[in-house]
Amino acid sequence: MNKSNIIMIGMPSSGKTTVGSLLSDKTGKSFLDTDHLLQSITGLSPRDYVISHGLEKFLEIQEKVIMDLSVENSIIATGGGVIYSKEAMEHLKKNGIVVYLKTDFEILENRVAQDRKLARKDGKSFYDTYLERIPLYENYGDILIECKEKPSSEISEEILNIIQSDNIL
Ligand SMILES: Nc1ncnc2c1ncn2[C@@H]1O[C@H](COP(=O)(O)OP(=O)(O)OP(=O)(O)O)[C@@H](O)[C@H]1O
Ligand SMILES: O=C(O)C1=C[C@@H](O)[C@@H](O)[C@H](O)C1
Ligand SMILES: [Mg+2]
Repeated sequence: MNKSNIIMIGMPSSGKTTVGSLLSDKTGKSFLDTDHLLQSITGLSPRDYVISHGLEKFLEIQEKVIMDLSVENSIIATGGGVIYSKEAMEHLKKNGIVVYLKTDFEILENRVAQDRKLARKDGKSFYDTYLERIPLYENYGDILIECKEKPSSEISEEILNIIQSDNIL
């Protein structure tokens, strides 16, 4: 891989897949989603993988899927828990610009399904998970987008403007 990729990180339901796919349309770069990749490799959705094999194994296989990635000129939407792997994040950062979609908790809470299986330990609330992850997303993101209530098309334009005006890619 070289640094021609754009990588989307953020909380579940922050819009990584939606905005990433719009960015792919606008830039002509290919789109891939590590959740979809994991599903095509294991035959299980992330949710079903966590149910069948547990959280630890899910994080392990997710890390492997990312470490095996070797693409160029792509928009990569990641699974929300990718920030728990330092190795995977370092691999992604070496090969692209990492965009953190920062979304307010209240908005996420309204979007995310109540029965979601997140990469979180049993007993941890969605809010605990949010608080735990914010510093990790902020640390790994090269660009932070304040999503607020903006429509996904506006968010993708904002990312494009930053990347073009800063000559990042
Ligand atoms: N900016 C936005 N405004 C309104 N709704 C949005 C926005 N971005 C995403 N959504 C909606 O939120 C839901 C989750 O979006 P999406 O699947 O893109 O999130 P994600 O970050 O990829 O989540 P996951 O970590 O589960 O893969 C979808 O129904 C999508 O249409
Ligand atoms: O943020 C999370 O913990 C997750 C997000 C999804 O993208 C999936 O990777 C899975 O549902 C776990
Ligand atoms: Mg997604």
